Amino acid sequence: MGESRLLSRAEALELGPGWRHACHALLCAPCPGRLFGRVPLRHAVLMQMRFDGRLGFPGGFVDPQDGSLEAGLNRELREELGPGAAPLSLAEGDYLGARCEETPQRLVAHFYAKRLSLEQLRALEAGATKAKDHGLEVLGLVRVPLYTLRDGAGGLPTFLSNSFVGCAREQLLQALGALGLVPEAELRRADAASGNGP
Ligand SMILES: O=c1[nH]cnc2c1ncn2[C@H]1C[C@H](O)[C@@H](COP(=O)(O)OP(=O)(O)O)O1
Repeated sequence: MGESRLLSRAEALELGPGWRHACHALLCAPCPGRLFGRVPLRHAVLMQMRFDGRLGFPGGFVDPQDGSLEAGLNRELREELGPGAAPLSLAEGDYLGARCEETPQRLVAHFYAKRLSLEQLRALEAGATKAKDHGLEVLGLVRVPLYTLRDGAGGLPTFLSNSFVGCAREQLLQALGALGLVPEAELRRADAASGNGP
């Protein structure tokens, strides 16, 4: 993705009719386990492998008949994660920010985050194969490794070297920092070590 501009929800909604709005969400839960009995997992953070081979967050375009950004997001979450997403009901309070890019597509990407219990997150993972879009637009959920292994590359840096859709990589880094899921200094090191920065 090229240069994107950060906006508040209100600013994004004032952009006018030429813009399409899409909403995506990071869902996470505290995860007390240790990889190999040694490396703290910290949190379970969900992303998905998409039909186009890129990584992104669950969500999608808001339709005019949705009525609100959040109604569109919750509809998309049910389509992509299955009926288990219905009780999540993301709201304006879960809003993290918007990014827009002055490309011919004129997309505003709204981003949300919600903390779940590990039980809720595991139930979502288990039910996701029953979703309408499973095996079609969504090939599977993945957890983001939040640690960096001793070699300085394995874990988050290597994950960040994948191909991400739109501004999903920037959204991931923003949320991991804002929610305090990974210390900022470690995030910056992982970003630089990935060799896939802006
Ligand atoms: O995770 C994402 N973060 C930012 N932008 C994203 C993300 N996933 C897709 N996109 C972009 C790509 C498209 O321009 C729109 C909508 O895509 P998608 O989610 O595939 O929409 P539908 O499910 O087809 O409604 O956002």
